[in-house]
Amino acid sequence: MTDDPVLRFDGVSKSFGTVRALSEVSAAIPSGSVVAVIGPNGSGKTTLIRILVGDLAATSGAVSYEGPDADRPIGYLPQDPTFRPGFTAAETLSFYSSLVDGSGPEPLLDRVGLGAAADRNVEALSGGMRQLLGIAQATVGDPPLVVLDEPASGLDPNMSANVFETAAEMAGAGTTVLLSSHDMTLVEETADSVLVLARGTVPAAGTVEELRAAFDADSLRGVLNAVVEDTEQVAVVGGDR
Ligand SMILES: Nc1ncnc2c1ncn2[C@@H]1O[C@H](COP(=O)(O)OP(=O)(O)OP(=O)(O)O)[C@@H](O)[C@H]1O
Repeated sequence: MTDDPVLRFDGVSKSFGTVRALSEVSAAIPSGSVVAVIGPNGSGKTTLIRILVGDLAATSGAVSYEGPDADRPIGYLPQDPTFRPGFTAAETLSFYSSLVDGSGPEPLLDRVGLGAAADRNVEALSGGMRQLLGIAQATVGDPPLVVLDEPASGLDPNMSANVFETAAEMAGAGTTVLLSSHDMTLVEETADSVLVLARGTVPAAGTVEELRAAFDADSLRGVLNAVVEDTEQVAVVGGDR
């Protein structure tokens, strides 16, 4: 991990009609680290991620990529990855590779434990296996920043742990991994830093130790509960809903 950010959010806000999904979010993502975005359902995690990968335009504010030059600066696993039917897992990755660096699919499949399913059609993969293929797709071309929206969703406990271990290994090799998750135990074990989202704002951010100390909590779940309680308190005081 270095102090140089790979990405910055500067006052990012997003509204969908009358729903304000994000309000003035500012943050810097340090390179070579695992950064977790946590928060209750509907707090704005996917919206923030979609804006940072360029899938959605912010209503106001800016996101700037400040990492190294690369053919593919940011790799992305969407919340519901879809693949072209009729292709095998290996062909799917070869297709994405052909758009970037033309490397073979085998190391990508092995990294996520899908080597044995290389020749299986994507529509014959289980939900969890499709999720793993999506993670492999996000790492095609070795982008300096890999963004994974709920990568452990649909995976069994061993595979979830495997995905977080892979994220940590990638960060150890210099890749920045930004992921959202509801698995507080795995985030606590793996993340170098955490952004807590609540009602479209980032009321707390830091290392797990910093957050536990700041909220006098003995776990990340305790931190999240305290943050959400505080945010709801403000909402009631402000009469915002
Ligand atoms: N395309 C959209 N149109 C209208 N409202 C939207 C749209 N996308 C998101 N929202 C709203 O923005 C808010 C934030 O949603 P978002 O999906 O970013 O939350 P999240 O933290 O990722 O939730 P979850 O943990 O359930 O995946 C919610 O109120 C949601 O209903």
